[in-house]
Amino acid sequence: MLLKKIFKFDAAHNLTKYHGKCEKLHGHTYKLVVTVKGKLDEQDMVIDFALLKDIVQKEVIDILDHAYLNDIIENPTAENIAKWIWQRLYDKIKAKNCTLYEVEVWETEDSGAVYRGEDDD
Ligand SMILES: Nc1nc2c(c(=O)[nH]1)N=C([C@H](O)[C@H](O)COP(=O)(O)OP(=O)(O)OP(=O)(O)O)CN2
Ligand SMILES: [Zn+2]
Repeated sequence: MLLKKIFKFDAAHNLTKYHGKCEKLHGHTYKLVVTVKGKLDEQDMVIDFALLKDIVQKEVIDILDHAYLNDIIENPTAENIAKWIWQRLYDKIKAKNCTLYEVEVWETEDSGAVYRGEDDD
């Protein structure tokens, strides 16, 4: 069973390996979709949405919301942000008896990155 929860955060960034408008400072309202995989527990839940919210809020949103992302993540493309979020969440979610399956980071309505913890991509 897969479980999804959606979050939003506002942040500024500039792309340091990019030639074009995105090398300039600008901001996005990012949409973050966290997907968790697991078996149903005695409450017929993979994980309580409230608990998942608390973890993501503390580990990700409290750090990235209204931040300058370049201070936190090197060259913060949607891809690198998704990887960073994966690394922050993986062990915390594992400790709750389920597995982080996928992290989606959407910069705009139609441009996003998905990370599933592959070795090096
Ligand atoms: N693969 C990636 N490509 C780009 C990223 C990224 O993170 N990964 N990021 C950017 C910029 O951050 C830019 O702000 C987003 O650009 P874009 O999707 O073009 O956003 P617009 O709202 O300007 O889209 P339009 O389609 O031009 O309206 C660039 N590329
Ligand atoms: Zn951008």
